[in-house]
Amino acid sequence: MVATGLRHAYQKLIVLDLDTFTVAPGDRHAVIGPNGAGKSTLLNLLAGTTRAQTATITYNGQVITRRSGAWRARAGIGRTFQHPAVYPDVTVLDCVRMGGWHHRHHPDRTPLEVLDLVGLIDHADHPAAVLSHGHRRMLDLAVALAGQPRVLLLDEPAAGLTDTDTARLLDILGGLPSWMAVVLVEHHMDVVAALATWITVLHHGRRHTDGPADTVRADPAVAALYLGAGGDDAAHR
Ligand SMILES: Nc1ncnc2c1ncn2[C@@H]1O[C@H](COP(=O)(O)OP(=O)(O)OP(=O)(O)O)[C@@H](O)[C@H]1O
Repeated sequence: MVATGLRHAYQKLIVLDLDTFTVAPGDRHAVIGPNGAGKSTLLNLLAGTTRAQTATITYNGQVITRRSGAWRARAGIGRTFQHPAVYPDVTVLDCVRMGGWHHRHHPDRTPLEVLDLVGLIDHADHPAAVLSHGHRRMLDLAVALAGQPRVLLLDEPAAGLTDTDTARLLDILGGLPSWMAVVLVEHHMDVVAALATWITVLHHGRRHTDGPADTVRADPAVAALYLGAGGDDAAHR
């Protein structure tokens, strides 16, 4: 997946300005940065949730810039949301079935197996609305995994999780197939450290730094960026 000309503005406020962002099989690419840096905007443009203003996005050699999020999900670009929404009356199991409906004849995992993986098997028949915040997040991940994505875009998957759920999340993400590409937007640096091999740091919508994860995490300029940002953001580190 190659995105070029990723410039995005709300009114006159430019919130993202990247020349290019590429996603290749096997990537474990974290995108970090202070609040408002443009991380979710980037993910939303790649996922098709936000319509591109200037970007050109290709996937498997095909231009998909005008393709909807649903089309991209069917094509193998899965995502989770910073604020997962659920259909309140739909059961947890049916949510996962919907996530994988286009693979229903040859799924890698059945919906029940996906629910077992994310620790929600005991909630299969419950309406999604009764799930706790952390369990909604795990359901969101289950829905994305049920679609058997080749590119998985994760928007703060560890936000608000208990330590137990975070450990489970790390197990799940660590066990994803090596050919799958993962782009991870995350504030929890322990999760980034456990998963990412490459980090891009965004600041005011621009690329502040990028490089191998160990190098970027040790970069004093990156630490200073967060200290400068202060607030809740810095508290996660
Ligand atoms: N729908 C919108 N309308 C107007 N401004 C928006 C909208 N969505 C995002 N923004 C603004 O765009 C900027 C980038 O937001 P974005 O959510 O991409 O940042 P982020 O890096 O994901 O932040 P956070 O870590 O807080 O989630 C912010 O200043 C935000 O207020």
